[in-house]
Amino acid sequence: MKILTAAQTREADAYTIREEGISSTDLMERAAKAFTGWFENKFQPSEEVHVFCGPGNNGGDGLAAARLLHERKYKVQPYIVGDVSKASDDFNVNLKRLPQELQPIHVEQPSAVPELTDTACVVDALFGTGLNRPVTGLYGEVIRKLNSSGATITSIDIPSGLYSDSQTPEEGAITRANYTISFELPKLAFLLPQHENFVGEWHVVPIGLSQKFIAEAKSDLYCTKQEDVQQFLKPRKKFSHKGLYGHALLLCGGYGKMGAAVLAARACLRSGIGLLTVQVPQAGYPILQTAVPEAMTLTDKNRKHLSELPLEIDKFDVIGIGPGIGTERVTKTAIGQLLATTSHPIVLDADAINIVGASEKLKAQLFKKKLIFTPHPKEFERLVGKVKNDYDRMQHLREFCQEYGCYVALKGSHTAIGTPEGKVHFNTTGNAGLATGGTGDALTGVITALVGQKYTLEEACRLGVFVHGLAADLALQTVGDIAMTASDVIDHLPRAFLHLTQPLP
Ligand SMILES: NC(=O)C1=CN([C@@H]2O[C@H](COP(=O)(O)OP(=O)(O)OC[C@H]3O[C@@H](n4cnc5c(N)ncnc54)[C@H](OP(=O)(O)O)[C@@H]3O)[C@@H](O)[C@H]2O)[C@@H](O)CC1
Ligand SMILES: [K+]
Repeated sequence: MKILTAAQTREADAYTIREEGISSTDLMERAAKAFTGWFENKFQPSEEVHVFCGPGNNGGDGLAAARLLHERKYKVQPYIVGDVSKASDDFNVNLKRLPQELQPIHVEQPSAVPELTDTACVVDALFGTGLNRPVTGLYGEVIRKLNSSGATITSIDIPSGLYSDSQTPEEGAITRANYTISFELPKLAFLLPQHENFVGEWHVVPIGLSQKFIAEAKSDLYCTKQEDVQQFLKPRKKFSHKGLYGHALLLCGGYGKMGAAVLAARACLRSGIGLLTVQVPQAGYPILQTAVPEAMTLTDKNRKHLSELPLEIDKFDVIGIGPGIGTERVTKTAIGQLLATTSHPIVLDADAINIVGASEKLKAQLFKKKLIFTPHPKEFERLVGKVKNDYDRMQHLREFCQEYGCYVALKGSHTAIGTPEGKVHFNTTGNAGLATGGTGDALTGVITALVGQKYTLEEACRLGVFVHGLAADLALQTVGDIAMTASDVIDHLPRAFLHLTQPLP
C-alpha cells in the first residue's frame, strides 16, 4: 500500500471528483459516512459527542459527521472554532444541512469550550491535510484545552496540527488523539514513533478515491499489508526436498549469550529453511545440540567467542551473523574476513552491526554486496551517526541504503525497510510484546531462512518482518504483551505462516 503526501492526497480527491463525475460534497458525505461507520462500532449512542470543526473541509467532514451521528441518536454538540467567514464551500453546504435542533456553538474564545468530563467523546475536525502552518492562537488554545480534558478524542483524517509528511514546528499545537480515522491511505506521520502520543490507535477507512490515481502516483513510501506479502509468498512444492530450500549458516552466540544462537536457529528452522548449520564458540556445542536438534552444529576453535569462519563456507546459500557474538578483537577480525572474502548474501544484526559501525575500514567493504542490516535505532546510529528526529532518521536510512546498495530493516513499532533504490517499506504487524530480549535474534533467523529460500533481499526483509510481527500478534491472543517472550513469538511462527498461506477465519 502506497503512502501519499498531503498534496498528492488533495490531487487524488480532485481527480476522483473529476473522473467519477461526483461533486466534492458527495465525496465529503462518503468520507463522513466512512468515519461515522467506524465511530458507531466504537462508541454507544448514549455517549455525548462534542464535534470541534475548523474552517476547511476537515471541518466540513466534522459537520457532516455531527449530522449523521445525530440521525443515529447520539447526543451531539457541534462547535465552530474561529473565524469562518472564508470557510470552504463544502463546509458551508454542511453547515446549512445541520438540522434546526443541532445548532453549533461558535467558539471565539477558549473559554467557550466547556469543561468536558472523562466520559465525553470529542471529534477533532479542526484541520486535516490542508494545514499549512503551525497551529497557534485560538486554535492552539482550544487544542490544549481538549488535550487536557480527559475526554476520549477521535481525530478525523489526522490529529489537527500534525504535519502529514514533515516535521511539525515546535510552536505548533497538536491534538493528542486516542483514535485517528484516516481516509483511504495512512499518512507518513502515523508510522513514526515520535507521533505515537498524538495519533493514538489509527485506522484507515476507504472512501473510494481513484485507484488509478493512487497506482500512478509517484511515491517511494509504502506500508506492507498482508495482501502485499501474499503476492510473493512461495508455496512449498509437492515434489521437493530439503536441498531446494537452501542451506543457511548462522554465526551466533557467545559465552553467556548462547541463547541468542538458540533463538535465531529455532526461528530460522520455523521459517522454512532446508538445512541449517550453526557455528558457535566451543562452550555452546552441547547447548545447541540439545536445544536445537534439527540444526547441525560447528564449533569455533575459541571457547567463548566467534573467531573464525567455517572451512567450507562456500557451500552455504546465506549467512546470518550477529546475535550474541560480542565485540572481542578476534570477532572483529572474523567479520573483516567474512566481508572481504565471501560473496554470500549476509544478514547482519546486533554486535555485527556495532562492529561494522565502529570501523571505517569495515564500512569501506560494504559497497555493492548482498547485505541486510537489522538494527534497532541505537545500532542504526552507530552506523550513520546521531539523528535529530524520526524524519532525519528516515532520511539517513534512505541515504545509507543508496550509498552502500544494501537493505536495512530499522526495527521499531513500524519497522522501516530501506532499499538501495531509496524506497522505504513500513511494516504493519507487531505489538509492544516484541519489546523484549531475543525477539531481534529471532528476526535474524527468519530473514536468513527466507534469503536461503531464494526470496529477493527486499522480499525477505518485507515478508520476514511481517511474519515475525504477525507471530507476535497471534501470541498476543494467548500470552498478552506483558508476558510475551521471544520463544512465544517463535512458537507462533507456524500459525503466522499458516495464516498467510491459508488465511484463517
Ligand atoms: N477534498 C475533498 O474533496 C475531500 C476532503 N476531505 C477532508 O478535507 C480535508 C482537507 O481539507 P482542506 O484542504 O480544506 O484543509 P483543512 O485541513 O480543512 O484546513 C484548511 C483550512 O484551514 C486553514 N488553515 C490551515 N492551517 C491553519 C493554521 N495553522 N491555523 C489556522 N488556520 C489554518 C486554511 O485557511 P488559510 O490558510 O486560508 O488561512 C483553510 O481554511 C481532509 O483532511 C479531509 O478531512 C474529505 O472530506 C474527503 C473529500
Ligand atoms: K483533524
